Amino acid sequence: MTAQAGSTARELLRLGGVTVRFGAPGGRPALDAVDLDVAAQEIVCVLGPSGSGKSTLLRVVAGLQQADAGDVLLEGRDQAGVPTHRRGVGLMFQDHQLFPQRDVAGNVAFGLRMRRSARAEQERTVAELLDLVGLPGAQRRAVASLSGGEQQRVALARALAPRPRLLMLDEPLGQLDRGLRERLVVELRRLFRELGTTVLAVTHDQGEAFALADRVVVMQDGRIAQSGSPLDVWQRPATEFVARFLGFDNVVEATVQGEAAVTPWGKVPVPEGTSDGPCRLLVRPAGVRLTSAENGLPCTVAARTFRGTHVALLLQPAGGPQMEAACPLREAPETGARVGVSFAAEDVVVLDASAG
Ligand SMILES: Nc1ncnc2c1ncn2[C@@H]1O[C@H](COP(=O)(O)OP(=O)(O)OP(=O)(O)O)[C@@H](O)[C@H]1O
Repeated sequence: MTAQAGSTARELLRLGGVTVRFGAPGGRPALDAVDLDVAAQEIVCVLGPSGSGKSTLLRVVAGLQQADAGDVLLEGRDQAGVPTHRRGVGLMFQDHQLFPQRDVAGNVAFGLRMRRSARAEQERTVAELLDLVGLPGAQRRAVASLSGGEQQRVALARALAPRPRLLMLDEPLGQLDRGLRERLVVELRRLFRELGTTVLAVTHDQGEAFALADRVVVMQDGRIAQSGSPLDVWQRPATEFVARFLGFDNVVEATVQGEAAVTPWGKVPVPEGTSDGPCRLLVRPAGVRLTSAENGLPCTVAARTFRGTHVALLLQPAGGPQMEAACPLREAPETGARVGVSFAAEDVVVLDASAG
């Protein structure tokens, strides 16, 4: 299928079979036949470990990296040979590289000056954007006098100023402390909604991706391992790789027989409609339920970690690997306690054995 086939007007960006190789032709490509559509006004966050190809993906879309194969289409038009400054995309990288010798207005107006917009229009746009990013009246401030979070907002206003049809963010909040990141991510989502901006962002921080995105794309070794709504991906990781990347480690060999699977932890109920046969099974920590020591699978509490909203328990059964349980604060047993465990089918996920 060619990249153009089946394209609809709502699609702003379409990647079809995009491959990028660095180094020897036989080696593993940095991007391996990637297909990805982004709809107009959609916020897509690409998530993945270091080296999985996230930045390369952005660079290809921006025209900063040539693809060895495949197509990049923006609003249905093939971008082969179109230079970065003619693609109508905005870029904001982690080291936001503001111009230190220019004040805030000089930075935000950069793209508008390049376009030779009239001075009055530049001033109006700069004022509007500074309001939007929560820095009203900051035009004449020196960049060096701003905090990290304020500089990030200026960088964002600068990227938005030329009204790009697609805004691309590379680890947009990477260097900020957690509290500020959590606040900014909420503001960013509201801002993008208000402006109707289409966003393709990459991050290795899952919290950031899940809070910002309409759709999360998880990358593994230059390929897309899973794409779906944050809730979807969180509740139903498709492969063992995605499950472990999201921090779910309760994964075991299993053989499904009807309504349950035989596992090293004994019988575990599986969701309705699961096919019989061998598979890898994930039990999300919320689905590991504590019962009295006499009932269920006997386990010893090997460790407990306070997580703010719950306690994460590491449980050691008599046989089989350790497993994690999420337990309400008040009910969490002490380390060394003997407990029983049962499993809730709604938190059991059969993983795709063909990948990851
Ligand atoms: N210019 C380059 N020359 C050679 N190899 C490169 C180049 N850029 C990227 N790579 C390789 O391509 C692969 C993908 O890199 P990329 O930077 O896209 O990953 P990433 O997911 O963005 O990683 P990170 O989270 O660390 O930024 C890596 O193996 C990397 O070493």
